[in-house]
Amino acid sequence: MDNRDQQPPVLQFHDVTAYRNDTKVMDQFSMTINPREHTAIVGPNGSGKSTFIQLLTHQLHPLAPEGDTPPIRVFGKDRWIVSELRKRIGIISSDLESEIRHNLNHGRLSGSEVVLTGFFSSMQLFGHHRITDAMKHKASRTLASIDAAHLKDRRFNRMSAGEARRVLIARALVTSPEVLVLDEPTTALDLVARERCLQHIRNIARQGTTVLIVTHHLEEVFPEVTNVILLKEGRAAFSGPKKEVLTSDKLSSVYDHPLELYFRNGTPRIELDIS
Ligand SMILES: Nc1ncnc2c1ncn2[C@@H]1O[C@H](COP(=O)(O)OP(=O)(O)OP(=O)(O)O)[C@@H](O)[C@H]1O
Repeated sequence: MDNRDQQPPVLQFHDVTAYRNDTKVMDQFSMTINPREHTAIVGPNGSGKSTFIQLLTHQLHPLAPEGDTPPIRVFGKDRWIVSELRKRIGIISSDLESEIRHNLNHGRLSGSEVVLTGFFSSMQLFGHHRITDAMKHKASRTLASIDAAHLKDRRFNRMSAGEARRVLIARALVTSPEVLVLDEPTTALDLVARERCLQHIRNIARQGTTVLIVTHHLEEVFPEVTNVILLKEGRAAFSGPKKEVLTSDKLSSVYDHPLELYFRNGTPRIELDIS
């Protein structure tokens, strides 16, 4: 029997409502992601994708629930020590990238040192961090596993966007997280780097890490994605199996524009007429 049946969902949002200043930015949003249910959250500009990531990273907090059900549960629990949670969920986002770049400008960390910061959920390596040989080996192995061994000694703040993204993927993977959350992972990457990055993500998904991708680029909805949530105005307009949710009609309704959806090699593509 698949022991996934006994595992709690990796992520549950129950009627999550959140405000930024006086604006309601998430409106009774509910979803459940089970282990190895690779999921894409897709939506137009302003639909609430960044809000979702900020709720996950505790940069934003949901309103207190009306009933007893906690609004957000991760691995079945609603209370977590954030540093512990960060080891079980790897998150890669542009916000994180700029935060690390900013912090590292003074630290001059190399690619492998950036990966090592993943063990401590920190933006820097500090004197009190005890770096073991096992950690160093794991950092090297993780970089090699995503074809980034050559970035080991390169300074992070001298890397291109694609190289930096790969190092951050290794940083997120170094603790062997059960879940990898990717916020528009291929933004700023060139054509080849984008395909390579998606190939790495597909391999990670195939190896058993649950991948959650938040994006408005449909080409990032890689073939292994099983479930899709279409966001509109802070609500889940449609959610369920990819084949049922990713249709021309549903996308047209969410984007308020007629769209033709088709699949090529398992990847969704759209045609739209702007006239
Ligand atoms: N600081 C803020 N105060 C009030 N409203 C905000 C603030 N930041 C964002 N919003 C609003 O919250 C809603 C959701 O924004 P969010 O950034 O989550 O969307 P998004 O799907 O990530 O958009 P994009 O694709 O453009 O990045 C939008 O209507 C936006 O105008």
